[in-house]
Amino acid sequence: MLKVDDVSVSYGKSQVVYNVSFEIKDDEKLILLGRNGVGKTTLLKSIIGLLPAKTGDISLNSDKVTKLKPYERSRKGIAYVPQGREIIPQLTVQENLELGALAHKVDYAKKVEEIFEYFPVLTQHLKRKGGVLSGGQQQQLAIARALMSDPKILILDEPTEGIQPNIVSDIADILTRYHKEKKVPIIVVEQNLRFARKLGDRFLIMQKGSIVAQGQMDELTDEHSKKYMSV
Ligand SMILES: Nc1ncnc2c1ncn2[C@@H]1O[C@H](COP(=O)(O)OP(=O)(O)OP(=O)(O)O)[C@@H](O)[C@H]1O
Repeated sequence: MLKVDDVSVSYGKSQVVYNVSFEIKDDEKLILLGRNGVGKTTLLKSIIGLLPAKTGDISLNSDKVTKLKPYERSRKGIAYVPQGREIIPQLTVQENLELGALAHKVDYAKKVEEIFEYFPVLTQHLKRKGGVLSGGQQQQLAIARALMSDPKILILDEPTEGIQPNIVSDIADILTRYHKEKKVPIIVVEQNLRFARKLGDRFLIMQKGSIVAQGQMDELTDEHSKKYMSV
């Protein structure tokens, strides 16, 4: 379980996240919604330690991580797939996967076989450079790399951005299966409502740095999307 308690985040004097609190249990997939610029990525970055929380606390399974550095939170089991994927394009698919396991207590050979069961497409491209894969394949590689660390929670920032619909649907299926089999909670920032509805159990909506609505995924109405999500 991840608990975010009263977290505020600023860039210098400019505050972007205001006193956000929420919990996610191990059997949940949570979707974070909201218009561009409301602070979703900033909130995620404070959870993984790339930005300091000005107030509040973040804990993973009752273990406070608020003061830990990003690599320390990663070792504790917080895995992050950033917006824009950020695989290493000059490295091969295999090398990217090896990097994912680096500095984590996992048996690479065993783990990679397990990960290939979720991402079979990667097995055909192991020796190719990451940068030559299609956008959808790169996103699958980015997620696979994050999962190589055997995380306790997986956090993704707009995983469907710029990806064709059939791959988007595959990614929702893969994440759903992984979550069910590994009991790993998932937090996703997402604009694609179809994907959000397919994957999510619960939603949070942010506006101007605060959480303004939340509920079970089937409680997300057109009213919510008109009020808080359409441009
Ligand atoms: N490095 C930074 N320095 C100063 N301000 C920033 C920085 N990064 C983001 N911001 C500002 O913080 C606010 C929230 O940005 P953030 O990226 O968290 O929003 P978001 O909800 O994730 O939007 P998007 O969906 O466009 O990614 C915006 O006003 C943005 O301009």
